[in-house]
Amino acid sequence: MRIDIITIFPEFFSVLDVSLVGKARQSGLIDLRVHNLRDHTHDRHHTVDDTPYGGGAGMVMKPEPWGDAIDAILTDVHPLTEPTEQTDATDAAPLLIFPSPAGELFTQAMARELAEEPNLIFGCGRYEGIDQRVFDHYAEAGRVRLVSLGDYVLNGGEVAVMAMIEAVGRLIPGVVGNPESLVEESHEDGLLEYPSYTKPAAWRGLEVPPVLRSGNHGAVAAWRREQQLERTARVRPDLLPPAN
Ligand SMILES: Nc1cc(-c2ccc3ccn(Cc4ccccn4)c3c2)[nH]n1
Repeated sequence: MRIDIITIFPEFFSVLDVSLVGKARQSGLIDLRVHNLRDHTHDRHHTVDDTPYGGGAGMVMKPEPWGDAIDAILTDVHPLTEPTEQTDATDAAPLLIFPSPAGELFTQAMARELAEEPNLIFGCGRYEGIDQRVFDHYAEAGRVRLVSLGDYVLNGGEVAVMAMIEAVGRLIPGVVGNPESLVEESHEDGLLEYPSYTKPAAWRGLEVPPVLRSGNHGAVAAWRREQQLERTARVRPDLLPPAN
């Protein structure tokens, strides 16, 4: 998978040189490139923002630098073409993803969808956001998704993109050493994960649930499922499957 990130803070993503994503980059599983939006400005001050039409507080990111930056990546990856019935995922237009408070909620299901894409382009907005015409222009020719991490407001898209790259990257085959560990975790089966324990058997007067030390795999599986359902009902009832 190739991942391109456009940001005015490229140094923000230097942390992606380490940990799992860093190893995946070194092994070639992920080809990650970070682009400085200011490299696509043409004035002395490398201006990327201006005052909002219609008034209001704050500044809006100008469309021209975004257009130049995205076009440069698309030309490098491949031109935006409307995927036709002849093309498959390998030929589909790169997916453009913009974090936004007004976006669709990012979920594990979306992470799984994105992990199937050959090319992802993440656009990190700042200020009060990006001129709407950037989204409209590329939505005409290709695929654009505005994505929110949750119902709270960040100062820009970088933290959201970091989270999405981690959530997507770990689903790419070969990135996580033991793919088994991806199966039984929160949200993978739609429920929150069960509580985990390791040695010692007793710690500060707290015992590991005896069933987990019983060696009875059926009883352990049943206990874990019950814990998932109880924890989900208590903490995230919205995730419970509808009662049939
Ligand atoms: N789940 C999310 C996503 C964001 C997000 C994503 C991108 C940008 C670019 C700028 N801002 C600041 C800002 C503040 C106020 C209204 C609009 N935007 C962003 C915030 N916040 N929360």
